[in-house]
Amino acid sequence: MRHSFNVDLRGIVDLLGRHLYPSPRAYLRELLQNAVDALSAHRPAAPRITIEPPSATGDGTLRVHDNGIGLTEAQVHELLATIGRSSKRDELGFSRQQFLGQFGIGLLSCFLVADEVEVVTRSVAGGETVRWVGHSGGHYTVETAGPRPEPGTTVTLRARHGSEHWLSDDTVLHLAGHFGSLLPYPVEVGDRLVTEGPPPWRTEHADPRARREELLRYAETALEFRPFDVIDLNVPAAGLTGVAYVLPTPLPASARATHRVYLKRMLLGERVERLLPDWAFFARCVVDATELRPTADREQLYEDDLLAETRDALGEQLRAWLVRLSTTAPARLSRFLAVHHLGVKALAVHDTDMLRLVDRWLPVETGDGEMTLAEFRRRHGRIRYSASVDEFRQFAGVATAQGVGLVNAGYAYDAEILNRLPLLDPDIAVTRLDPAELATHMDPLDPSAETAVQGFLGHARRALDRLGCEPVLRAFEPVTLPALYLEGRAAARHAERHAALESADGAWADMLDGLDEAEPAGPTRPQLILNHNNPLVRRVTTLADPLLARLVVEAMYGHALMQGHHPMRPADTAALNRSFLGLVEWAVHNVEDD
Ligand SMILES: Nc1ncnc2c1ncn2[C@@H]1O[C@H](COP(=O)(O)OP(=O)(O)OP(=O)(O)O)[C@@H](O)[C@H]1O
Repeated sequence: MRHSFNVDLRGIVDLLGRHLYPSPRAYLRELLQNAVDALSAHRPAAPRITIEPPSATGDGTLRVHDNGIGLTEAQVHELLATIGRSSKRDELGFSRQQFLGQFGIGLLSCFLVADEVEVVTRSVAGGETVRWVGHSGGHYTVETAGPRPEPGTTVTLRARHGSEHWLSDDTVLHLAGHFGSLLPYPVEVGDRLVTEGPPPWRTEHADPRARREELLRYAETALEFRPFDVIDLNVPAAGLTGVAYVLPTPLPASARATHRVYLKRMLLGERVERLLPDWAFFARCVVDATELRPTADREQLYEDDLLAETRDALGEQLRAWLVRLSTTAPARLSRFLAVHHLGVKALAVHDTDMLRLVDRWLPVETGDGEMTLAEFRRRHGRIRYSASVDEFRQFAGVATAQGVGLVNAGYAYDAEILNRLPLLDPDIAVTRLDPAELATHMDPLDPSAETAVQGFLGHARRALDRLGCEPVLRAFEPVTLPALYLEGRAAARHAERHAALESADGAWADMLDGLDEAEPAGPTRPQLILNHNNPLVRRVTTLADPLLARLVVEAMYGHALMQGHHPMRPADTAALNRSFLGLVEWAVHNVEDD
């Protein structure tokens, strides 16, 4: 035997209110949506939707009239008696294109604010005027009513106790304007027209400048900012038209780009996400689409293939705008990049046109000052970069003094972008700076000086050996720098492996031991490069007292470590303490002797 479910309406309404609709205000959108659909199904000569707020009805109720298609008595029984029944789907259950509704639950949302909902309707197909009254308790009545002068429908809500404010004149006027200002049929609340005609990007203008000015003004009133620029959007597959406004200031990193989206000219939401690709966080869109689908709560766009295609197409249109800007208005592009470089850099990681744009127009920090990558390439013919801001600060001056061009690639996407530059210029070599390499650009001492410092180098080697470091004497710029601590990548890798081997045992240690081939080339110990051009270092190399020489070397080692922001191991701190106290003692001792 077949039975039908009995549904407890209060439970369903509670579910809608708590989990589906973020606010009871959805009721007015659903009523507007039904009225629009009724007009789209019939299209009378003078379509209109009239909302009578409580001040007009005089009895505290809210009434929504439309002169749309209306319902016959049979349809009332069929459609309004069954939750989930909708006239807006085809035989296969797909939503039909011209309608906003599809789920067959919209009318239920009225019970979020009302205990009683009355529908008085007369169909264009003829028949009598029918009155359906639904109660939140779960029952309804249907009867014939006095004849309506013309086909259409009037929905009357009597506010639930405590929900009166949702039906008040002010709230209704606000909500009708909020959701319905762009609707294709005139909507009046009392005697106030809330519809504003076609979307601003679809109004005709003989003069493109006047159109642009109007669109900018729209952003100022509707979005509350004066955009940097406005870009027309058009995706026929989604029936989408609209505009993207370029933000005049960067979004905070934590903020998500959101957009104002209309579906068939009914507001879906002002904070709709995922309309644009992630990289396009510099734009805020206002669009209307006929083919995109809403989520069930009608607050966001439903993620499907069409939305993904639309996102790609919109991304392409923003990208084309950027390319256009670079060829027609480079000064404006520079201003844009100063604000939104992060988005463009993110794009350049995958897109060769954007890479070209970044190369030509985006200034980067280099050892020679700020300049574009194109300019830097012209000067140096090859690119070395530091992968962290700290490393760049530490080596930029020294590198430049040795004629080594260094780019700061310490910020997001920098290194990826640099490594893609050979796509634009196959002759360019891009390498990450290996600090050890800097020493190879420094001049060795001439043979007589080399011989003269051998004694001192012996002392220095003994002092630094237990710290795992190698002293080297070179003549380099700037003369003011006495010593430079360089830990090349081979040395860093060596130290890591050594530490790993110490703490590993058995098979794991054997495995680590077998990884020798992967070691980068270069010295396997960090180096303390002492600058023979520096007058103090020169005097130090002539010290006769081995103890004093070792104290000085340890002091220079500690100082160089600190200057380079290198971490200090316990042995380093001990060496620094020892040298400091030793030098103080030596100084005091000498003063006493005097
Ligand atoms: N103003 C109206 N004029 C004519 N028919 C209406 C009107 N309001 C509701 N209906 C009929 O009642 C049915 C159910 O309405 P309801 O709002 O519950 O669902 P829906 O609009 O079909 O879908 P959704 O849940 O997406 O809003 C509609 O499919 C429509 O046939």
